[in-house]
Amino acid sequence: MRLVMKFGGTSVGSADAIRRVTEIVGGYARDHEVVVVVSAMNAPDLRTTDTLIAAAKAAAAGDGNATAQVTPRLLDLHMRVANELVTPEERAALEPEIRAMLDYMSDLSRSIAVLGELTPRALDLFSGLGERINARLIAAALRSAGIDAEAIDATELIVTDDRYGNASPIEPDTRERSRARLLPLLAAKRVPVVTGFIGATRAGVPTTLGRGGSDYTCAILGADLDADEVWFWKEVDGVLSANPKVVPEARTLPRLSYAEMGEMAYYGANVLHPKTVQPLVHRRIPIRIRNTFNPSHPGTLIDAEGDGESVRAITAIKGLSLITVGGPGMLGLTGVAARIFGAVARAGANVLLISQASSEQSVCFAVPGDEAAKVVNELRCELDREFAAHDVEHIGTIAPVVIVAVVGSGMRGTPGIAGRVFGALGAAGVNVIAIAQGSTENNISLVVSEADADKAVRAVHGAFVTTNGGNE
Ligand SMILES: Nc1ncnc2c1ncn2[C@@H]1O[C@H](COP(=O)(O)OP(=O)(O)O)[C@@H](O)[C@H]1O
Ligand SMILES: N[C@@H](CC(=O)OP(=O)(O)O)C(=O)O
Repeated sequence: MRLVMKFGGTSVGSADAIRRVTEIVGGYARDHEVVVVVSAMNAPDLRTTDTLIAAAKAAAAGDGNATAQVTPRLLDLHMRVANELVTPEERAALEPEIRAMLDYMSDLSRSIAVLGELTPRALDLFSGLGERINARLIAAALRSAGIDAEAIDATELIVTDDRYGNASPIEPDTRERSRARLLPLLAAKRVPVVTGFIGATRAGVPTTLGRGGSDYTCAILGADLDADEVWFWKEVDGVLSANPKVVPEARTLPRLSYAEMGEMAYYGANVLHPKTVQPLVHRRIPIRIRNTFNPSHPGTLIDAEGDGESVRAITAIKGLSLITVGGPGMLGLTGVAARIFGAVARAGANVLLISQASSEQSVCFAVPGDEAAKVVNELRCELDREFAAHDVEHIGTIAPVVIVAVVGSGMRGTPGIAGRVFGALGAAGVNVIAIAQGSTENNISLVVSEADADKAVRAVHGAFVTTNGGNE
């Protein structure tokens, strides 16, 4: 079997975690072709990517020594693991490599401080460094455990556009490059250890795929290498019926369809990056989510069929603003919706939910909180005439709000789901500000105030998901 598997930041967050990774990879590499994708280390006291980004921003704010405090900590974090898991010979080669990467970061930060400006392109050089260091460390740890492994920067494999900070892969270039570079290694029974999160433009300038993008890297490589399965090793027993940090009794969902997983990821179940399912769907490659710290647990299988249960999971997207546009003259005002969303598009905002009262007197929609002010400005310009004529009387913002989504393909055609959702929320004293149901009927989304978010998720979860197995 050809397996492409990714280990997230927590799964590589300590020497103990990385030892587990070497055991898991070693176990599968005996009988299978294995490609490993790794994120940057997320140690409990040092989250590498966050730290790198904060240092870059401090440099841009004029702090020429912004990296001076973090480079020794990052070196120490990685070398402590190396001291436990890497042979002295390997360590002697690894340490100068890590030092050179950190020195490069210090030089870069001094230039940024002089310029007083941090472009998205420069930020990508910083933020991807954790993956570069970690791929080398983990490849060295694997070799030290007797597994033939080679660290590879995904800048060699994943060709992207130049939307720095949120780049997209370009095909067929990525497919050609990854196959040319990785298939010979697999044929030689060597395990490639590839950096998640990063890519490079056709001209070779490093990019990143967006925060949490290592999942996406793994999916892209899984599709391009025609993997038999793609696995994501996490700190949880698969995809659960809610975020276990909010609902401790949440249970593992043994099987989901691609559509359900896509919907859950989009609506904030950040167990998987929202773009991850995309490359794997049309090749119908099965996905498994498994627990690095509990590897005997079967986790979740995601494939084309799923198992068609009704309500599967409750998710939440935080940090949003709800924008409302209303007034007596909105009734029957031709083309007003197109104009409103034209203005939103000009503001470059991403709309996560839309709801219109059937009286047509108001429209409301949710956007990320940091995009709301720009949207309101654009709307005021666009609807200037209607304001003057009192057709539109208010353009308002309610913030911070969250979208709580109830996801499950079996909801289609099942009566009474909405009633139970609202019953549970009413009993918990949660005020629902707006609602929307996708026409696929795969989800019902509700907007509630951020202060009510966790209470709302727990209430709806309690109404549908039993702790001793199946959903109702
Ligand atoms: N429905 C859900 N099922 C499982 N995990 C969830 C869900 N919603 C949110 N999460 C969170 O997603 C995280 C996924 O695991 P993690 O190991 O952090 O992933 P990675 O490091 O690969 O990004 C968990 O910490 C968990 O709290
Ligand atoms: N390290 C990157 C990419 C990533 O996907 O990380 P993780 O697998 O730990 O979510 C980030 O923090 O955004």
